[in-house]
Amino acid sequence: MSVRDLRVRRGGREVLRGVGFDVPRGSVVGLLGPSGCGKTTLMRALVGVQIVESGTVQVLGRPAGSPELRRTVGYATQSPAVYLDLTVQENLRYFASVLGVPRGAVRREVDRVVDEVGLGRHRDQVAGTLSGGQLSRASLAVALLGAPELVVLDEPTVGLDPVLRQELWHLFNELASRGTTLLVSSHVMDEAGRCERLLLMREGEILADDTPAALRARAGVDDLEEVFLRLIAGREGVGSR
Ligand SMILES: Nc1ncnc2c1ncn2[C@@H]1O[C@H](COP(=O)(O)OP(=O)(O)OP(=O)(O)O)[C@@H](O)[C@H]1O
Repeated sequence: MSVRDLRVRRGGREVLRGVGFDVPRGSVVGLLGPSGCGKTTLMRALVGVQIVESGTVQVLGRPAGSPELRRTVGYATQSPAVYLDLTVQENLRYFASVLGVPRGAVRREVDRVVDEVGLGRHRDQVAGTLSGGQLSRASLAVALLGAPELVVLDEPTVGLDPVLRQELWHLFNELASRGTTLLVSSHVMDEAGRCERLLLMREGEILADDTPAALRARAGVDDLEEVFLRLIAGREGVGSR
């Protein structure tokens, strides 16, 4: 994935101001930054649902939003995107058919993603009766249908307890080890340390793009929360790229 000089305006304001970075295949990249800095807008541009003013966004070698990418890019938004009056399983069957998963493979595919997100016991439960964390895992399961090559996840662990968060990060790393690329936004700093690379945004710009270890070294502190506070405050003299 490569992004060059990406500019996006929303509501008359420039919310992405010349963003550029590369994400290698088969890695987990964390996207971090204060509320309103443009993380969701950037993710929308990557999956091709955001009108951009200028710049280029290449995903798996094609322009973002290309029809060929429909089945190879999975996206889970912050708000759950499942039908509340259908069960978990019915939702997944429906989205599998929309994605063009062959009929004979739907059951296997649904079983796989239900297991991956740990919703086995809730597969026959109507989505509207799931807890918040279960609902967001149901959305995550939809994003994983069809084994996409790129998975873009907007705060997938919000509302989850530490055990579930750990399990999901384990899953993300396992998917990456099988060659999937994951871009995951988060507010939780202990999650940032689990990523291979981190993109730190502030006010529509990329402030830092590096490994957690390099960022710790640059800021001169171990605690990632403190690293980010220092970088965001500009006390380390780190300019945008
Ligand atoms: N439709 C819109 N019209 C006007 N401004 C918008 C619109 N959508 C988003 N914005 C503004 O664009 C900026 C970036 O929003 P975005 O949702 O990308 O931020 P974010 O980093 O994902 O925030 P959070 O972490 O709070 O979800 C914000 O200042 C937001 O208010």
